[in-house]
Amino acid sequence: MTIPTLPIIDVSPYLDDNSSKESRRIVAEQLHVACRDVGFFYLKVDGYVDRSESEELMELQRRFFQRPKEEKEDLAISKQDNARGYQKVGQNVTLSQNDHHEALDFYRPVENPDATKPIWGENQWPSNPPEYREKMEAWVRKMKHLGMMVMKAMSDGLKMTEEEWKGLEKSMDDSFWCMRCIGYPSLPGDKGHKGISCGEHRDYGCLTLLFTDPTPSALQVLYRDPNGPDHAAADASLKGYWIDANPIPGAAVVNIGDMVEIWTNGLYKSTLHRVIHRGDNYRVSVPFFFEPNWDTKVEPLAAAKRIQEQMKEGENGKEAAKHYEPIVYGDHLKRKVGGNFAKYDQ
Ligand SMILES: O=C(O)CCC(=O)C(=O)O
Ligand SMILES: [Fe+2]
Repeated sequence: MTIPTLPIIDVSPYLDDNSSKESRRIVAEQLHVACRDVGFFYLKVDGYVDRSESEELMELQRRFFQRPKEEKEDLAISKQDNARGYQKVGQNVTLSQNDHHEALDFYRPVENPDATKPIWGENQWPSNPPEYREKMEAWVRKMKHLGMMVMKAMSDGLKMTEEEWKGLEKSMDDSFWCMRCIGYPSLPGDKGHKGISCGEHRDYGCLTLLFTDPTPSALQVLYRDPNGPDHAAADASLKGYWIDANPIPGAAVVNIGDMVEIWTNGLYKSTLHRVIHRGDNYRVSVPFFFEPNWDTKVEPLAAAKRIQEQMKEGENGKEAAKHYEPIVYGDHLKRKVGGNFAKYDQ
């Protein structure tokens, strides 16, 4: 049996106003298959994101994480809303286990910030490197556009009407995005064989657009297969193969999150992944979470249900249908972020 690999999709027709309808149709179809079967894929973005740009992005994180401990802890999340800011190694918790990374998190700025309300405070920008804020804000603008274009391609893959797409677009046009800048020291123990860098989880929102440095064998994805040898830690019935999502130059690693699973009524699955960084280098990554608007009510879309009806008529409709309750994105995020952090006094 050959180990499966993640699909590679060149999204450039959706980033070029003059591209042909046919070139977009092909991308939309590839995206549909990738989201339905895997939930994770490589997105080729050469021409939209220059390689030097993503390298510079990683270099900025390295320079920040190399700053003195006190300087980093001056930006602690506890000084704001317990979400925006810096978390030291071990502070983030997944599946009741402390992750082995440090991180600097930013969210969409809000009107009338209030640090006593969850996720409603202000972003804490480092003053070193001096160009950090300006560069990262430019990255946010770029990723917001890319996220929207992937969602447009997804709507075409779901065969949504123009009117349906306009409705969906409106529910993400003020995305409550999140950008995590993560630094991973190698894991402790002999050859890094102790603990986990980032525990197994699904992402909360729509789409995660991930750029990393070239470190191989760190991010792993559970490629679903009922006969696979591996399984999820929290659910032994969820079987498959843990496969490496090694970085490819000129491509982002993209996965869909819980909101897309709800929107598509489970047709597309939010996929489990984890990070185990055993190499002896310091790894950096920047996942950008493209999300719905704060007050968007997310519920199954008619277009997804139409496809599922057709599948039922064919032979693929054997999987028991799960019922998805509507969720308001901001409420979902508050619940998720609230459960994430170890209780630390800083
Ligand atoms: O660092 C990575 O490669 C992935 C991190 C991740 O999955 C997350 O922050 O949600
Ligand atoms: Fe993730």
